[in-house]
Amino acid sequence: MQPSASIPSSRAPSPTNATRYSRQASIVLIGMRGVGKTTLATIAAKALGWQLLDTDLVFEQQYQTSIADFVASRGWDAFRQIESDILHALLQTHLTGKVIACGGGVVELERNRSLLQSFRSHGLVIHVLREKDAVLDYIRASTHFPPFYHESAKEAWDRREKFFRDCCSFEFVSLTVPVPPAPRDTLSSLSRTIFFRLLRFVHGVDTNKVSVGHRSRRSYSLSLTFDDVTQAIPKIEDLSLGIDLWELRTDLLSSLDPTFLAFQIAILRRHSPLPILFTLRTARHGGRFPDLPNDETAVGNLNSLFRHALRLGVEYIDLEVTFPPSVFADIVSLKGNTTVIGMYSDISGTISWTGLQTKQAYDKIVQMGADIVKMVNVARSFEDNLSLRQFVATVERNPTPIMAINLGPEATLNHVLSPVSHPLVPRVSSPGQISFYETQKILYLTGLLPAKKYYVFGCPIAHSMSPTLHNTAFATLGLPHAYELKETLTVEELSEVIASANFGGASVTIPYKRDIIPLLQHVSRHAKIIGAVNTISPIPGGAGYSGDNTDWRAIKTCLLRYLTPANAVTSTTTALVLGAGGTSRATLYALHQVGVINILYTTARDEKPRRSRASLSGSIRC
Ligand SMILES: Nc1ncnc2c1ncn2[C@@H]1O[C@H](COP(=O)(O)OP(=O)(O)O)[C@@H](O)[C@H]1O
Ligand SMILES: O=C(O)C1=C[C@@H](OP(=O)(O)O)[C@@H](O)[C@H](O)C1
Repeated sequence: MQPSASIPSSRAPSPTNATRYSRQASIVLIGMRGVGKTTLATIAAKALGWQLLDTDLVFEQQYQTSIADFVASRGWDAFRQIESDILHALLQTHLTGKVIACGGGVVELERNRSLLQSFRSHGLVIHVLREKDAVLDYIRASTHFPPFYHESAKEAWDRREKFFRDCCSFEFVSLTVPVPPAPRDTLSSLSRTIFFRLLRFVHGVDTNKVSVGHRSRRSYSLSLTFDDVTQAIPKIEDLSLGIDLWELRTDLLSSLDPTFLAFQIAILRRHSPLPILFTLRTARHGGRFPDLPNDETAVGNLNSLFRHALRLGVEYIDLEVTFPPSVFADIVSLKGNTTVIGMYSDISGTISWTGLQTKQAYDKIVQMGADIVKMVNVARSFEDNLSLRQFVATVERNPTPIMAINLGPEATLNHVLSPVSHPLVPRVSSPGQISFYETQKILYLTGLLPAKKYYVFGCPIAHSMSPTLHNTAFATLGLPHAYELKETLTVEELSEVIASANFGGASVTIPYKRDIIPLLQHVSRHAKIIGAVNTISPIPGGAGYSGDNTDWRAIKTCLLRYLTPANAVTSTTTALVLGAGGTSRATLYALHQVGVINILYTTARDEKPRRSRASLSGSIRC
């Protein structure tokens, strides 16, 4: 799948790990009647510029009759045979470049299930789900479906769910959008965005990973210790402050039923763009999942659970090193773009960080194919933290990142995905865990987080809300920084401020969005095209200053938020931009990004709006 203006990108950088699916491979959607296969297929086909094929439509075109009439006169068996031949032909002929929506009953025949299973070795088979009650209501209200055979729609749903799961490579929950039915191709920008997020992940276009490679940057995960993540949703904004990743502690959830898990992930995704870590903590490591008896059924169930996590497209999976080697190996071999964290822990606190056993455990996890090694011990004294640092120093230059954690009141702070807690979660996920706010305070007090000064540069700026916004954010996050107004009459006066040792960064506003550029050593691609910079920050390592433009992103986000099916951007959509300065240039760029091609702008001197011409370094023609 090509990145395109219609598929918004998520926050994190693209991956380095291997992608299992070619971006050209056809996408097949399966799932119960009415879940939204045709809706999503239409949206995906349009965005990808691919042809949409629908087994129901192919049938109706070939037989020139509705399925309901055909079934009424010739019966279900005759329909199923023809449907199977259609599926066979479509899957054989269209290996690439097509979106194929299947009828809800394709999984009824064993032959079709095998066809789908062999197709998924190279193409994508996505099982679409939606809230059962909403779909059953839709099926009951609809008159165009033939009746089910000896069973209710609900019974068919329950019977088929396992078949869909056995045949798919990924599972997508298209949560019901609470609006009156909209035309298919414009159902909701929300469903679209979340569906494309899965496709971008699968194709490796954007795997939404936390950047853990830079030693200068710490990252944090928050364990959602709720028994149902819906309880977290009203507090999600507070919970996500400072956080890079959600850890879903599935052992604490009220159920491990695959459909329940699929909805838990979907609900979290609808409310937050942060990546998700799927963790199942066993009792021996302080969790609620019972320690595994060594029998085949228990091992099989554990394996199925983690395979299901892969099917849901979670960005991270935590595997305990004490899991059966067959489970570890199976998940590593199927992981695609999911990152596997291999976890070794000793909550009894008998292991020494400097002992040979710890290094051997580390080497074993790397050998088993984990992408990140997580090692957990208990700090009995402050010296244990120094031993942890010593151990980390011996392995931190290795390509596999390490999360080394000491639990307990003497615990220290880790660089990679530090697990933190929050006053609003029901319980800490491990003893001695502190909040993100507290970690920042400790880092400051121990000299690891120097206080910086931030500014807004411009003139006149007395009215600016930026200091209030930023200082509130610093105070809420426990950061020691300060943000001030810096009103100057010339841009040259800013050089001195930028050069001071505690300069953390600045916002730039009128009249310096263009004039600041000569003071910078690097300017982002977007800012170059726009020809204006509104944010500057020091380049790590003292290599000068970098400029970016965030105005266009904010404007684009606002535009997308308020686009509805009724006012979608079309070739006749016209925008009027008031002004022609730095921010107006960012506005032109944002409008271009959302597909508006007719743009008028005015300047203070204009009597009537002018039509915008090729500008912005020649990249936009209006
Ligand atoms: N996420 C959703 N929220 C609300 N309504 C939806 C959603 N997805 C689909 N629908 C509606 O449900 C109905 C069935 O959708 P459709 O795509 O035809 O399902 P399928 O192809 O799986 O039978 C349509 O009226 C569609 O607009
Ligand atoms: O569930 C089923 O058995 C059927 C689902 C329908 O397709 P959709 O799922 O695309 O509505 C259609 O193939 C036919 O009415 C049979």
